[in-house]
Amino acid sequence: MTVAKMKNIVKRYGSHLALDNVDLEIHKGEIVGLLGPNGAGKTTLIHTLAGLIKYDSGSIECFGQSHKTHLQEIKKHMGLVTQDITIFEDLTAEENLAFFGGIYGLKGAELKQRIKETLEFVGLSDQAKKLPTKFSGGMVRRLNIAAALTHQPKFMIMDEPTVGIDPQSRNYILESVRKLQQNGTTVLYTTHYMEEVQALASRVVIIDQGHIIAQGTIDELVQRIQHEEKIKLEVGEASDELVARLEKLDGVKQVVRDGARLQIISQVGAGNLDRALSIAKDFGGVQSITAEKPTLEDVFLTLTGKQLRDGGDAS
Ligand SMILES: Nc1ncnc2c1ncn2[C@@H]1O[C@H](COP(=O)(O)OP(=O)(O)OP(=O)(O)O)[C@@H](O)[C@H]1O
Repeated sequence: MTVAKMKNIVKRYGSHLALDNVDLEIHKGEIVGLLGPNGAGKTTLIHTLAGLIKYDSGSIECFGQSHKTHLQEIKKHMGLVTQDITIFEDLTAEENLAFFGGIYGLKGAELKQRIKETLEFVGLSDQAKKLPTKFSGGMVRRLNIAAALTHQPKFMIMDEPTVGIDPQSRNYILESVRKLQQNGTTVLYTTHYMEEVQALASRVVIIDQGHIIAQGTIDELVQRIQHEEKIKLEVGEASDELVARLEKLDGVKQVVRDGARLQIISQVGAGNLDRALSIAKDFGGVQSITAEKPTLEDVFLTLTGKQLRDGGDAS
């Protein structure tokens, strides 16, 4: 069953084309990982789907109903966890959830019960009466998620819910997302952390410059580049000239520099390991060289030409 369907969605900010004919279908029970470099259009896509911003053309259906005619009804069954924290600092954890539950028409005993269950779900039951100003960053993030969950949405949209938090809270959130899926909730999840996608996603969608450039299971995406290998090279001096010479080798698709480390995506069997080694010897020597099978990170790199996070630490 289709939970959400975007067809030929175009969204412009002035003259900037942020979504360029996006087609996306999300099925019941999936966790879809939405990946893209900075500025690719992830937040725009999510906010469009959640009905927060208007699109210029195309159509969106959620739960079989059109955004154009049934947006208010659709919103009742959606939860949106935004990148920015939306909870109120001067309300306690349970007052925050009462506010957000109230927006969705919950009241009385039902609201109380939902608040209790939701705080339990995110592991904040013992913090119900406390103000978020007393919380750690991870606890604030968990309350931010709880605020989008109190009304038990069928479709949960999460925009980088683990940014800037400690590993323990992060694991807690990942575990909660898995539990949501087990309870039948469909999830669309954006992140810059490849390992989160690998741990959670049933399907991955890669977006770049407003286009969806690939989608499929992790295995399907890795299959697409199985004819490629990744050569990792550490050199004395990773100069522009060295990069240019490596880029000119037959079969080389990408050369990415991170300090003295270089990653070369090359066609398997092109013999570029030996060639790279001999070229690099002219540039201050080689500290190490290895060839590896590509990972999802490399799929991303090959398709977008960029690493998932700035600074090359995409572990
Ligand atoms: N309100 C706005 N007005 C003008 N341009 C915008 C606006 N919001 C986003 N953009 C531009 O649209 C493009 C897509 O932005 P968006 O925030 O959707 O990307 P993103 O993939 O979520 O990026 P990030 O990973 O950095 O959060 C970017 O070039 C951005 O600068």
